[in-house]
Amino acid sequence: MDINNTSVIKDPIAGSGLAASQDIGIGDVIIQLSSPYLLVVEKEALDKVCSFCLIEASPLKDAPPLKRCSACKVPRYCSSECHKKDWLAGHLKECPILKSLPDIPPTPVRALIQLLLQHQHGASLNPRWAALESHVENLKMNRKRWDDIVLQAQGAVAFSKSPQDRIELAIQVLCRMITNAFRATLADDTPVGLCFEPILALANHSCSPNAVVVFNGRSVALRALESIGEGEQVFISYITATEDRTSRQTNLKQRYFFDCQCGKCSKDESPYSTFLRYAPKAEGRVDLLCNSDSLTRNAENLVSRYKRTNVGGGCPIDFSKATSYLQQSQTMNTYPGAKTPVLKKAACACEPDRGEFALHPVPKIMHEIYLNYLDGRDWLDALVILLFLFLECDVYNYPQPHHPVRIIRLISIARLLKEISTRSPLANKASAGDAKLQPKLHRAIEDFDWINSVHAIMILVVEQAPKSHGKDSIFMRRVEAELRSVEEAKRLRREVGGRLREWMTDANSAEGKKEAKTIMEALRKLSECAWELVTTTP
Ligand SMILES: C[S@@+](CC[C@H](N)C(=O)[O-])C[C@H]1O[C@@H](n2cnc3c(N)ncnc32)[C@H](O)[C@@H]1O
Repeated sequence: MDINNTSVIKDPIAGSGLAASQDIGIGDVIIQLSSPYLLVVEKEALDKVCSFCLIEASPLKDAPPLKRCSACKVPRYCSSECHKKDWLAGHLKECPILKSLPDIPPTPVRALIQLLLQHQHGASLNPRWAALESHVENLKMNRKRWDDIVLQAQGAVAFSKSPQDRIELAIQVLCRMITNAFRATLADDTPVGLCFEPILALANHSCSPNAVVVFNGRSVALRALESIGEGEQVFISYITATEDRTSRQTNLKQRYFFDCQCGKCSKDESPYSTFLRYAPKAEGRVDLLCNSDSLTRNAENLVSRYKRTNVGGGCPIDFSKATSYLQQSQTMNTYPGAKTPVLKKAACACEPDRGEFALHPVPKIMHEIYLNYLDGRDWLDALVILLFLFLECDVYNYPQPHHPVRIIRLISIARLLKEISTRSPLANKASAGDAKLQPKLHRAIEDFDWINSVHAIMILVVEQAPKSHGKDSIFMRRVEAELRSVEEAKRLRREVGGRLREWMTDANSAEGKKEAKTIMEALRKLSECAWELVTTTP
């Protein structure tokens, strides 16, 4: 069922915007649309998701594959029902065009073709999105970009066999898409397509947003990250939260043509100050892993040091060396593992002794190192870095415990723990067995309880996911199934499993809480090995 708890307002700086039309609680749906106005699956994702419902194809060998449209061979569907719905929603007109083309057009052109084929307003804009910001004049100022826009519009008009006088209209539509469309994603944030939805497009940006857009298959929702009072403006973030002010401002200016004046930008707030402004409170079981009191104490210490050393303004740490190593790694055209030494140099240049790990570019460097370990199937090292990213970076950059980014990170932690539980933890590790090289890590994994850790983390995900993804979402069904499978795998370890199950039913059960606390403590110890890992191995 579609929901809209907003009304359109005029913001003195940002133009139109959305405000809550009633009080909205943390994690509640602000807007929910079962089928956005336009959804186009991008070329790279056509094999991965159904082109209508956007549900991922099962990776299992005996699962039925997605079936291509037999005429144009472009979209793939999970069922004949989805094929039929997509046909009626517009593929009927698009199919013969795609069939006649030698290749699949770029996603924005394909989206534009679909809009032109549906267009029933002659040479004028569709009134549903005519008032949206288009930035035509700003876009015109960049000659190369403008030439590209005109070329794409001409292509879409020709392919859709629209009358030649529709080129101006096509340009206007494309400019609106550039400013207002966003990427459609799977529940784990993997991008799969382009979404253009005039209602959601009205949400303005803040670098410390109070709402977030989350997909559930084809359905899309705007969910509250914080409680939002009636009349208060709803903000989402258009960019990555972990970037520093300079890169945030540059990206927003280049793509959206505005200077961000949000609280975080105007005061050049560090993530630690933003975190304190959010005033974190103990929220459920997840507080055993990332305790709000100790996070607050750490943030207060770092902020006061930041104030003392930040005499001339700007960031007190010189990240220029780290940034140049990071850039060097990005230009290396080699297999990913070969980048690890350069990325480690970048990490070492980040003044790790200061402990300000949430500051850009530390999260980016550590994320790249994590991806390289994953690529090398080095599960243990990948897990250590992932825990570090969660406990030292995410908790400050995404201060809400139910933020979708944090929930996705938690589920990745659980999956890695599960992977390791099926083998010896040191299998595939380059420095396996070398206790001298990484004594801390070797101590941390000595009595580590892998499978019960998976269970404990899954309990946290199940607790928070109704607020991040919705209690009836596909994501929620999947994590509940994963939790059941872990519980079954644990039959041999009844005692601990039983106590964790108690903790799941009653967050205050003394025995259960004690068990969970031991597990969370061990996970934190693993995370503390990240720096040893980065600095001691080549
Ligand atoms: C997706 S639209 C949002 C709706 C838009 N305000 C409108 O009137 O159509 C994005 C555009 O809104 C404006 N905008 C969004 N957030 C802003 C902010 N925090 N400050 C200034 N302008 C903003 C910019 O012009 C940006 O390109």
